[in-house]
Amino acid sequence: MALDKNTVLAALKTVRGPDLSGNIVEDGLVSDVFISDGKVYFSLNVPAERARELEPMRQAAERVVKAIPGVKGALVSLTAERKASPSQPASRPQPQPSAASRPTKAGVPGIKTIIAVASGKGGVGKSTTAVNLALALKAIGLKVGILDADVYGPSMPRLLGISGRPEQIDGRLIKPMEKYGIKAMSMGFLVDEGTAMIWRGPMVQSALLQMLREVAWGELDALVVDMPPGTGDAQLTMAQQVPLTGAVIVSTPQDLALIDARKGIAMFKKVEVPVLGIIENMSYFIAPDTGARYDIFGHGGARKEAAAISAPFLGEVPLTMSIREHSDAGTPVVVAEPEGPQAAVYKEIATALWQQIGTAPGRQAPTIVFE
Ligand SMILES: Nc1ncnc2c1ncn2[C@@H]1O[C@H](COP(=O)(O)OP(=O)(O)OP(=O)(O)O)[C@@H](O)[C@H]1O
Repeated sequence: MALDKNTVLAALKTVRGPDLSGNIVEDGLVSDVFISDGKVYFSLNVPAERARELEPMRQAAERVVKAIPGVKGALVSLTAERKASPSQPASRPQPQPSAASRPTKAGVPGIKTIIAVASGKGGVGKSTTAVNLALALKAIGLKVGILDADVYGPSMPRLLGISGRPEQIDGRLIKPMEKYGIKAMSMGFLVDEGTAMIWRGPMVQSALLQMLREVAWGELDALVVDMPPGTGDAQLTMAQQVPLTGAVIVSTPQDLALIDARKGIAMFKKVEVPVLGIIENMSYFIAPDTGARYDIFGHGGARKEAAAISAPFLGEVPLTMSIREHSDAGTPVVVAEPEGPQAAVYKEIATALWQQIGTAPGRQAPTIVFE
């Protein structure tokens, strides 16, 4: 039987709706279904406030589709209903603090700039963006490190395909791991995957500061910090105690993610960390066989949001199977397909970001060397 939309919808009818009554097709949650080269793409439209709780439903939908004979892969994303939310007014643009008004924080010797990559909510592709951005900064000629500050759910070992433990040098400093020409440090290198870690605020703070200051990073032009999602202890520690050059906010185009992104931006502004820009991830969809572009996920929301809050817009990353598959395999797309269109997108974003850092108040323009 040929794989078509009806086959997919029939399989999806076996997935219960959010309140365990009916099914996701009849409840009207399933977007247009797109099939290309045996791979199936669609989104499930859910109320913004229930997105986190409905992640298992998304997984169930992905599972049943993957089980259909002939399906080579499935990419299912949750999208939030686009409705005006009067209870969540847009935050007012605030003036960027000047370098002079920022409190001085002890720098890290050898590290020229520290860039936090953050998102207001989980699952928007922050870690994927952080790792590809770090590799793209390397590709434009910079010395780069990446610090995985997500002590609750470290993802750098998987994303960079690194196993093993870092060595200690001089009995005090830890030597960072190295892969694809960038240095990397993550709590995931120090504890076994799956080890339950219960972190309280002060522990998070000291773990992060150790990973920053007690690691032999050497000379770096940029240290990219993959922040945990949200606006909790880790963000505050980083933002308050670490001399961040600035923050990059990753968001998907949907309202829900944008509302959360706004909270993240507000937090950085409150602690006087400049927002270097916004990246829209999963912005549009590229059909793998024809290369045609589809705006099925509400493309453009982050660009509008950036304009509304006077933050620079750094670029749009498409939703593609190759980004996900390479991430899962530990070979991020920027190194797996360095001449491909996705690597080009990340390199453009890296260049825009580096220019942005150069023009941030009180900073000297760094030079970019193209290899
Ligand atoms: N542009 C993209 N195209 C396709 N898949 C993507 C893209 N960006 C991220 N993904 C996939 O989406 C999933 C979530 O990405 P990722 O782990 O980077 O998100 P996150 O925001 O860091 O999540 P968490 O909150 O769990 O740390 C992963 O399976 C990843 O491979």
